[in-house]
Amino acid sequence: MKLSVSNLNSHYGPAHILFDIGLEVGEGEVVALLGRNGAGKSTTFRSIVGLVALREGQILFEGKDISTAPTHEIVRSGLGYVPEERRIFTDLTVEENLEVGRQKPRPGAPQWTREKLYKLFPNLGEMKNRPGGRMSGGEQQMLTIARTLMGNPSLVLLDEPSEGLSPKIVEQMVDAILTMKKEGVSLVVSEQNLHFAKLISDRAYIIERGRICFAGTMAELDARPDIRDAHLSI
Ligand SMILES: Nc1ncnc2c1ncn2[C@@H]1O[C@H](COP(=O)(O)OP(=O)(O)OP(=O)(O)O)[C@@H](O)[C@H]1O
Repeated sequence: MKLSVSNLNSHYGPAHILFDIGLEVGEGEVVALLGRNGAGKSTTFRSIVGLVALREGQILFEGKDISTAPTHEIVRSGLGYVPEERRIFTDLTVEENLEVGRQKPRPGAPQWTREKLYKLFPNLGEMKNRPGGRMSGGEQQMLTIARTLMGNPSLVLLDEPSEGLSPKIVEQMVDAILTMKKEGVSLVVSEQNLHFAKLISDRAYIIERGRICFAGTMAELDARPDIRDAHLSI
């Protein structure tokens, strides 16, 4: 198992947000974490990478217990995280933003170069010298993902990659995610957009009010419109 989360409970101050979350990601799998606004998707990701101070439970990454490890150590061990808000450096160019993300090649994980990333995101290749602040939201989203890949992660947590993107950019995002998978990156993708999730994922979990209420293949989810209607806004 690439990533295995069990009995994860997280709190923001006095507020109990996540309840006994369990999820697993196999080698090379793309898993969707579906749920409405405020269901707990971002908090799950933030907990996995150690950004929520009050968390309990077990998180194994490549068999290693990272439940209490600090964020920088988790990221350096090959677990990439792309937050929902695009944190690019607006004064730095595309190329410079990518360099910021560079880490050493990692045995067992695909290795990325700028050239390879420009193939993955052709838009970025066409604006190598453009400052990040002068890019569209979709382009910034791609740059954030590309910068994370410069760290040669073996697994990436992608928080709502399709949010706010035009249909054309969404198509490119689907292609990019499928290419990442083909290269051997495992992914957990949080989404509210079921259509997008179906195009990229092998399996899905649905989270509602901090609890996992469905786990299964995309085909199993397709066969349960009642679950879809109860827990997702489509
Ligand atoms: N820093 C915080 N302090 C207190 N409560 C928070 C904080 N961040 C999120 N929450 C609460 O935790 C719950 C889960 O939020 P979370 O952001 O994980 O949901 P989400 O599924 O990612 O939704 P979204 O798509 O809106 O990000 C919500 O009720 C939210 O109000």
